[in-house]
Amino acid sequence: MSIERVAIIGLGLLGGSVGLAIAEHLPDVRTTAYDADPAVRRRAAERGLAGTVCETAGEAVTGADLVLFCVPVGAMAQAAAMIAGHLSGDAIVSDVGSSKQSVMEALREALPGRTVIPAHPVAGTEQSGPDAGFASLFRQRWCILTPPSNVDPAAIAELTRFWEALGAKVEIMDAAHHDLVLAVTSHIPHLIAYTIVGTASDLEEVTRSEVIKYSAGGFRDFTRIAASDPTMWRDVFLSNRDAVLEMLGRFNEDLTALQRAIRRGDGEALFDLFTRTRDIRRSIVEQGQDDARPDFGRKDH
Ligand SMILES: NC(=O)C1=CN([C@@H]2O[C@H](COP(=O)(O)OP(=O)(O)OC[C@H]3O[C@@H](n4cnc5c(N)ncnc54)[C@H](O)[C@@H]3O)[C@@H](O)[C@H]2O)C=CC1
Ligand SMILES: O=C(O)C(=O)Cc1ccc(O)cc1
Repeated sequence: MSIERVAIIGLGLLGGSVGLAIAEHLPDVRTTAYDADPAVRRRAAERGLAGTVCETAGEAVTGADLVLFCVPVGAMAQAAAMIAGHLSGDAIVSDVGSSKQSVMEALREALPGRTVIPAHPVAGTEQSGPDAGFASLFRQRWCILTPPSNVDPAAIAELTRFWEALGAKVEIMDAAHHDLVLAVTSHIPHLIAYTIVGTASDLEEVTRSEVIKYSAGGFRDFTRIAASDPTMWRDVFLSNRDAVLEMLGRFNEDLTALQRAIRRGDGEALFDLFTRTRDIRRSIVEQGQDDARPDFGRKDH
């Protein structure tokens, strides 16, 4: 089977970017789409995020070879239930959610016996909604597939080719492992950003206005991340609870060790850590994964 029709459920940053990327890279593939919000459907049609924006989810998935859920992870189960009676027998069901174990369970429960291959394109911005998407979002970015062990390898190969056509690099991973890795590389960094910006906003008024006035690079970077969508991130933390709590435990221990080093005037401990962390940054830049590269095609750069 080859993918000739893709149904996109959810037309925000991710769904819109998938639609635009398909139009650019796979012009022969037809796209149909649905969003629960009528205002989003209207705007998506105006921007041409999909070939046809449908009035129901059932209509959007009828005849589709691939159905991609691009909704907050807490809405996956409900979105999947809406299409259960309309899906073609051999359609591949996938998603773009930021956590994978709970999404895999939700999709498999709502769509028993279907080919479900959860996926996570590790590509995004702090923006959301139908105006946020852009065709180059996935270029040179990882897309992690977390197929259950009984899935037909031909379907995995098909989905791999689809994401590669949109410019992504594909990696296959166990869903539980994905959730642990992403807890430390994405979910906890967002939690830290929400915390530090929240701490600043709790300061008394004079200090808070100084924080805004003198915000240097570090704090400004945190405010960008802390502007990310509240619904999406609430769902990520609730759905990836165990992995986030595990990594947060380690983080708290390391933070306490740093606090102790500062209190004791242990400059060597601080210097050693800061040297190790600089090496990590250097290897990320060497591997070409630095977001700030000018050719990355991000709208906010
Ligand atoms: N924002 C980011 O940077 C990234 C997000 N993701 C994942 O992608 C998914 C979508 O995120 P965004 O596109 O950023 O969110 P978004 O907020 O821009 O778009 C989500 C859309 O889903 C719609 N929706 C909600 N419930 C629905 C339902 N039951 N049926 C149909 N439509 C429904 C909303 O109306 C909204 O338009 C999330 O699961 C998120 O974890 C993955 C990678 C990056
Ligand atoms: O904007 C940023 O810095 C991000 O980290 C974007 C992002 C958000 C969620 C994901 O699951 C993947 C990427």
